[in-house]
Amino acid sequence: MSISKSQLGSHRGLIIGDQEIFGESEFTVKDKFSGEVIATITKAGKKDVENAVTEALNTFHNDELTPYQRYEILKKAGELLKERKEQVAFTIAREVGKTIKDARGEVDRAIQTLILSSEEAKRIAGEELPIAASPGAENRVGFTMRMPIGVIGAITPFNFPFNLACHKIAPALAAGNTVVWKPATTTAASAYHLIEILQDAGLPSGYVNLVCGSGAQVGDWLLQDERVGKYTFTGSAEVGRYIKENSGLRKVSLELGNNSPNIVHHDADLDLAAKLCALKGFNTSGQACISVQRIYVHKQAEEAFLSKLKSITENLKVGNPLEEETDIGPLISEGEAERVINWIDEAVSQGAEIVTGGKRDGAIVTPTILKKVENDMKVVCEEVFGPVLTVSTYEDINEAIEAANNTDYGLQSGIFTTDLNIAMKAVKGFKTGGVIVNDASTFRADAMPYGGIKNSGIGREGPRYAVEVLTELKTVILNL
Ligand SMILES: NC(=O)c1ccc[n+]([C@@H]2O[C@H](COP(=O)([O-])OP(=O)(O)OC[C@H]3O[C@@H](n4cnc5c(N)ncnc54)[C@H](O)[C@@H]3O)[C@@H](O)[C@H]2O)c1
Ligand SMILES: O=C[C@H](O)CS(=O)(=O)O
Repeated sequence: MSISKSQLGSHRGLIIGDQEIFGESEFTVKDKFSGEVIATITKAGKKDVENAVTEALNTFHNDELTPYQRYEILKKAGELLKERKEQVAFTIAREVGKTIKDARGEVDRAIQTLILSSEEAKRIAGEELPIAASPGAENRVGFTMRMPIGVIGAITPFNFPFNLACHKIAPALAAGNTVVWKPATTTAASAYHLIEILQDAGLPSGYVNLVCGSGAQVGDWLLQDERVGKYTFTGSAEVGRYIKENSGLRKVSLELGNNSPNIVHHDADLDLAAKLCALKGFNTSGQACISVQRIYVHKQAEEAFLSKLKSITENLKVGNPLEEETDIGPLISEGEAERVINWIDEAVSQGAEIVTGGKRDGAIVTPTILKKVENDMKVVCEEVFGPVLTVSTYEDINEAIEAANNTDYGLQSGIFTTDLNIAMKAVKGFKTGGVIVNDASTFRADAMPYGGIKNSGIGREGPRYAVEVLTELKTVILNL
């Protein structure tokens, strides 16, 4: 690769092979707090997407990287990211509108994702098959091999633009694939940091190709190209469904939305529960797919829990994401903030009560707690993707688990309790891909298997698990 170093604020092109391709049609990425343009990026045309896939396919066919080289490159990328942490966090904070503290946290996690993926490059292996006792299997030895798929189409969302891209690209490379990546347009600036880090870490050109532009066009062109062997998508359930329906017999991994339930039992450490529900529910202004959204608190603990939750929430500092003390910044757009406020207002008109928050200033929504909510209110049954917590009460734990499961989503859930039996009842009862005990549903360590059931998706991420779904199992039988 011989791509010039990015100076955000300047024009950037598409990254196809060793070229940075500029075109006439462009879009801008803005600072979500100040509105300042931080990057102007070329929009890919259909031909560009085709060329990117061709480049990725040719690179795959001529792949010259050994697993050990992939390990070295990804490890080096993790080290370079550590050195460039502040610069990358600054771009993420501005393009998403998340606080600089949260952006640094995202970079720390991305370092882990790159390093974990580098380790996986050394471990890709099949297994010996126990076929000896099968009729006709005399003198045969069977084993499996894990083969790369080819070109992976990676489509990523706006909210964790850097780490979620690392979760797709790094395991795909570790497994020997090549990638065509389409990031979300609103947060496409940080993509250039990742491209440059991979380049500086020694990744040859053609392994990761970047095509930018709208999902409806660029994403769809990528979807239509049958040379792409697999799509790995993170985003909304609506687009996930579209991708599944339009990818034919090709494979897909889908990481989709959630309206995460969290149960607070009467025996829980209420200080811990209130703190984690507030901090993790409002992190990135609630724009995380595992953000605490629906809280079910035992009737006996309602008053104490709500008062702690309210007090922590009202102490959060809302404002400029680049200031160190800020806890909550704007949503991704004013339109999204309006939608969130409309949902709050609608819930109130249906009988909900605002405990705190419920105000909007431009793209900022004040952290909001609602009580007296019903399951058919949008703030409960849909994914809010904003800084809104709903609090309902229960008297019987079975009732709480049933209410928590009364949703089309199933990504992660949380329970706070000091009773091991209650915890295990919830672990078994929650219909979600992951259950977090004595932490909020928002907990994610990048090494763990992560993904949902029901409308929350198909497949698991976390480098070790992503490598499994980014490879094909080949069965080999030797007749000796
Ligand atoms: N489960 C997870 O790991 C996870 C992580 C982050 C976000 N999310 C979910 O993502 C959503 C928010 O992110 P978003 O608004 O960026 O999601 P989105 O679905 O609107 O967009 C995600 C990506 O898909 C692209 N896209 C849109 N239409 C497309 C099409 N027709 N064909 C191909 N690509 C298309 C977009 O341009 C973007 O790059 C929320 O629902 C959130 O829960 C899930
Ligand atoms: O938005 C959903 C993300 O998966 C949350 S996280 O970045 O993985 O914690």
